[in-house]
Amino acid sequence: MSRVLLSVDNLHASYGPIRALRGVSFEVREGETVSVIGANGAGKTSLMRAISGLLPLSEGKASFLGKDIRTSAPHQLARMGMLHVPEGRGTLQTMLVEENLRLAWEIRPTDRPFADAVAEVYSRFPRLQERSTQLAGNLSGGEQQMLAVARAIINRPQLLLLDEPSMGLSPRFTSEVFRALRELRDAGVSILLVEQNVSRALGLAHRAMVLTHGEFTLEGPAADLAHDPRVMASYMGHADADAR
Ligand SMILES: Nc1ncnc2c1ncn2[C@@H]1O[C@H](COP(=O)(O)OP(=O)(O)OP(=O)(O)O)[C@@H](O)[C@H]1O
Repeated sequence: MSRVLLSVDNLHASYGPIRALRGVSFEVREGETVSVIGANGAGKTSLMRAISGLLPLSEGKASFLGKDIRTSAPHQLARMGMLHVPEGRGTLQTMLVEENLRLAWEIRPTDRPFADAVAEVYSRFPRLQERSTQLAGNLSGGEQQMLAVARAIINRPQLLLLDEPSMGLSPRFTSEVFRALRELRDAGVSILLVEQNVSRALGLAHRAMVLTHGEFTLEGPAADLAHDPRVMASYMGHADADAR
């Protein structure tokens, strides 16, 4: 079996009285793509934020390559190879596309020159090369999502955390972003994806979990869940009755 990159054990997190995560446990191994699906408010973004150290844990533990995330700043985790593409994309709107890529490259010092790293990124996203001297803020929604993913992959991360990459995108742009994610998956990059678009998320992943009110109510191979009627039921609020 391949080695464990991310280990999450009994994670709890709250916003004051609101319990967003209630005892979530799972692992992501090298080379795996794992999707977390769930309705609005299920806790998907909170899970990503907790794993990348942006939301304090009230209980439980998460570690990346054996290092406890509670004792690591988000930029340290990024340097170790865990990159988070947040919901809403997080690109620097008033900087050029290529400046966005250069700043991302500078986060994780490696021997690879920027010219080589950016050429690899442009080969995956030719559209970004065409737009390299434009302000990121002037890109379309799909292009901004591509730039956000490009910023995350420029240093060949070991684990990519992706929060709702299809959010706000037209079907055409969603397809383009998912085509790029398939290529990354096939190149062996490990991906943890949270996504409301069930068919896209299950089409990409090896394994998936359904998050309902901060707990996993269903998990298994993505190909099996794609045909499981309990997945859709969980989106309609019937998960507790149907999935256990
Ligand atoms: N900053 C916040 N302050 C208070 N409550 C919050 C905050 N962010 C999220 N919540 C609450 O925590 C719960 C989980 O929210 P979260 O955003 O993680 O869900 P989600 O599955 O990502 O939803 P969506 O798909 O709508 O983004 C919800 O009840 C939400 O209202």
